[in-house]
Amino acid sequence: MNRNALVAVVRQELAEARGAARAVLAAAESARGEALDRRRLVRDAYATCLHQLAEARDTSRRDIQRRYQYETAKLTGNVRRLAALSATGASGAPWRLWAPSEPERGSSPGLLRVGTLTLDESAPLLALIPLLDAAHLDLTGPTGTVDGIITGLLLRALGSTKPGDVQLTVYDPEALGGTLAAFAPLGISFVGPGGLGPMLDEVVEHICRVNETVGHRTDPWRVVVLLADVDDLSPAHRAQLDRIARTGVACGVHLIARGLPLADHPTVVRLRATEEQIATCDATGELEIRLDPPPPAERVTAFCLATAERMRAGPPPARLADLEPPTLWAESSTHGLLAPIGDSTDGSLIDVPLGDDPPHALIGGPSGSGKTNLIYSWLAALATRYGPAELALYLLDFKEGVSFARFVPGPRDPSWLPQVRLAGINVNGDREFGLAMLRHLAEELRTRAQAAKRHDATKLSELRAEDPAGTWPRIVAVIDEFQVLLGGRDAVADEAVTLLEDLARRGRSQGIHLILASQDVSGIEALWGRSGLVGQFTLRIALPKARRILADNNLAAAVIPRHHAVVNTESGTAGANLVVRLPDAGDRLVWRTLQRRLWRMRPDGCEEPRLFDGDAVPRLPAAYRPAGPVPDADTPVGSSPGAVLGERIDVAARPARLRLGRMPGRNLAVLGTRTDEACDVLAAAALSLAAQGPAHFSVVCLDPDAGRAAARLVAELPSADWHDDLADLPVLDIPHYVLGYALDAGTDHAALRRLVTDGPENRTHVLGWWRSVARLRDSLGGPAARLDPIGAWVALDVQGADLTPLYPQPGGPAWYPRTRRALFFDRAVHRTPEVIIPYEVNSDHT
Ligand SMILES: Nc1ncnc2c1ncn2[C@@H]1O[C@H](COP(=O)(O)OP(=O)(O)OP(=O)(O)O)[C@@H](O)[C@H]1O
Repeated sequence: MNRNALVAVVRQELAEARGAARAVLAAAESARGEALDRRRLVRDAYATCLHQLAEARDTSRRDIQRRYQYETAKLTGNVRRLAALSATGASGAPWRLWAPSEPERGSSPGLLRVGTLTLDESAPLLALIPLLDAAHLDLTGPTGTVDGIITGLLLRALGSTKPGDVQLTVYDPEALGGTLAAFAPLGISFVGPGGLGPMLDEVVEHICRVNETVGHRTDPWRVVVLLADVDDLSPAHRAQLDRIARTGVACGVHLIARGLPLADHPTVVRLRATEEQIATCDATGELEIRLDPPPPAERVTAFCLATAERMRAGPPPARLADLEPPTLWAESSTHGLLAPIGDSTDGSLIDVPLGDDPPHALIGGPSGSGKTNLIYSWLAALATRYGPAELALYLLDFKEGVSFARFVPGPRDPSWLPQVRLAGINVNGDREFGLAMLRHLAEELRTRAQAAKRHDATKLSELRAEDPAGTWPRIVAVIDEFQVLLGGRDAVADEAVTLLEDLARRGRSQGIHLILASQDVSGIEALWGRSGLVGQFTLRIALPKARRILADNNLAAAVIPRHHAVVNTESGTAGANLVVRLPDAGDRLVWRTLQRRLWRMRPDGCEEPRLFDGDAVPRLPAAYRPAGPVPDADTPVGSSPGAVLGERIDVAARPARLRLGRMPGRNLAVLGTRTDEACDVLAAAALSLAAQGPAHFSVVCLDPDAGRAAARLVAELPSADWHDDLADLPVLDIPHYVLGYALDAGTDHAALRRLVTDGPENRTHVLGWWRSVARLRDSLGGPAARLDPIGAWVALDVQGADLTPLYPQPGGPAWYPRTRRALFFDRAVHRTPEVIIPYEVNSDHT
C-alpha cells in the first residue's frame, strides 16, 4: 500500500513534473518561434537597408560623376574660351591655318601656343605660355625639339604684333646664327661667339635707358634668344644676365634661353621638353604638353619676307574703328574738343583740336580728294568721344547728293547719330536753308552770350562751371561746299556772310565752332576778301592738291599722296604742318554698326534730328486739315484765322501763314502757270482755315485742268459749295472764303473788284489763282487798275521783275523761279518776301 501510495504519489509528481516540463517546453518553443520571427524581421530589415544603401550609394556615385563631368566640361569650356581669348589669331592658330594677324590697336599681347594639353577623352586644350610683357623663357631638352619650340614661339610672337614691334637678337655660338637664319630678313642682330659680353652690356644699358626716361616699355619689344647650352658664363656675364632676368620684362626685354639656366625670378617660366615631343612647363602646372611640330620652314620664310616688305612700306593706315576711344562718351567738352582724324606714317593717331584755339576749321581739296570722307572720320571720332550733352552737330551739305543722310533715320535704318540736331541734304538749290541754319545758330549764340553775361562768364568753360545744371554742349556746324551759300551776290549771300562773320568771331568763346569745306578755290578766295572772317579759321586742313588753304609759301598740300591731309593749326603757316593719313570711312555697314551702338546709348528724350531734304516735298500736316467734329457756328473763330500756304525754309519747318483779319486787302493772289502747285497752295489754305473754326467756302473753277483738284477740295471741306462764276455768292455771318481757280479766265471784272475791295471787312476773302500778274491786273480792271486789294501773294513761276506792280520796292524782288518753291509776300508783315515750299496736299496714292 505504502508502496502503491508512494508510486501513486511519485506518478502524480512525475505527471506534474512532465506537465510542467511540457508547459516550459511549450513556452520555450513559442519564445523560440518569436525569436525566429524577430530574426527574420531583422534579417529582412537588414537586407532592405543594404539594398537602400546600395541604391543611395549608386545614386550618389552617379550624381558625383555627373557633377564631375559637368564641372570638368564647364571648366574645360572656360579654359578653352579663355585660351581662345588669350591666344587669338597668329598666337593660337594651328600651323595648318596659321596666318599673321593684325593686333587690335591698344590691345596687349596675349599668350603663345606651344602645343596641346590632353585631359580625359575631351578635345585637347591649347597649351599656352606667356612671353611679351610677361615672361622670360628658360627651355631645356633635346636641341632639335627646343629649337622647334623657339622657332614656333618667335613666329607666333612676330605674327601677332605689328611689323617692327619685336626686335630679335640671337646669340648662337655653335651654329653661328644658322638655327634661326629663316628670320634674317627681319633684320635681326646675330651675335657671334665673342659678342655675348658686349650684347648683354648693351641690353642692360637699354633697360637703364628705358627706366631713366619713361619707366616702362614704349619702344619695340626686344627678344634676346640665347642658344648657349653650357653654363660656363663668366661671373660678369652671369651677373649681367641675372640683372636682365630680374628687370627686363617691365622694360620690354625678354630672354629665351636654350639650356642656359636663368636665375629664379617670378618672370622666368621654365619649360622642359623630351625627345617624344612631350613637355611640362611652369605655366601649365603638372599637365603634360603634347608639343606642336615646328612651323613649316617655307611658312617662316614667306612670313619674314612679307613682313620685311611691309616694314619697308610702313604700317598700314588706321581704320575708322581705330579712331574710337577705349570708352564711348567718356570725354568732357568743357575745355574743347579733341579727336583724331587719322594717323601719322608711324601709326600714331593725330588729334585735331577745336575749342578756344583753334576755334574754327577750313577744309579744302579738289573734287574727289576726300573731303566728305575726312568729315565722316572726324565726326566718328568726335561722336564716339563726346555724348549728346557735350556735343551738338549741325550738318549742311550744299553738294548734290545725300552725304549727311546717313546720320538721320531713313527708310532702311531708323537709327540716327544722337549728337545730330539738324542735317540738310540736297540743299544746293535752297540756300535759304543754309541761311536759316545760320540764323538759328546766331540765336543760340545770343542765348549763350546772355547766359554768360548773367553768370559773369567770358567763355564756355566758365559758363559751365557757373551753371552746372545748364546744358551747354559745344556746337559744331559743318557746311560742306559752303561757297554755294556765299556765291550769288544777293541778299542771302550778304546775310550769310554777316552771320558767319559774327559766329566766327563770337562763337569761339561761346563754344560754337564752324567747319567749312570747299572744293572751290573761288569760294575760299571770296572768304579771303573778308579778313575778319577768314582770320578766325586758324585750323586748316588741306587735302592733296588743295589751293589757298595753307599759306602761299606752304606747298605741303601739293606734295602729299592720296588719302592724306595736311593739318595746320596756325592758319596754314609753313612749319606748322602735320601730315595725316586718313582712314577710309566710306563703308556704310561699318558706319551703320557704329551709329547703332551710339544710338542705343542715346539718353531718354534724345530727339530725332531735323532733316531738311531739298528734294522732298513736305505733305500738309494733319494738324492743318479739318478732322474730327466739324467746327460749328458756336465754335469761336480767332479774329484773324491764318491760312497755311506752305512750309517755311527754316530750322523748325514751321508753316507760312497768312492772317486773314477784317481789314482791307486781306486777299491772296497765287500767281503763275504751274497748275498743280497753285491748286496745292489754295487747298492747303482752305483746309487749314476750315480746321480753325466755322467757315464757308465758295469754290469757283474756271480752268478745266484744275477741276479735279477743286472738286476734291470741295469734297474735303466741311462746308463748301461750287459756283460757276462770282455773281450771286451768298452773304454769310461766318467767315467766307472764295477760292477762285484761274480767275483770269472770268469775265465779271466788276464782281471781282467788288469782292476784293469790300469783302475782307465783311469777312469775305478771295484766295485766287491768276496765271500772271498782267492777267491779275486785267481782271481787276485793266492797266490802270489798283492792286491794293491784293495784300498778299504767292508767286510760282513768275520772274521777280514781273512782280514789280505788287511790290513796294522798285524793280520787284530778286526771284528766279524754282520747281516746288514759291515766293510769299504779305504786305502787312514782310519787309522782304520769303521762299516757301508749297505743301503737297493730295498725292495720287491717297
Ligand atoms: N582715306 C581714304 N581711304 C580710302 N578711300 C578714300 C579715302 N578718302 C576718300 N576715299 C574715296 O575717294 C572717293 C572720293 O572721296 P570723297 O567723296 O570724300 O571726296 P570729296 O572731296 O568729298 O569729293 P567731292 O567733293 O567730289 O564730293 C570716295 O569714293 C571715297 O570713298
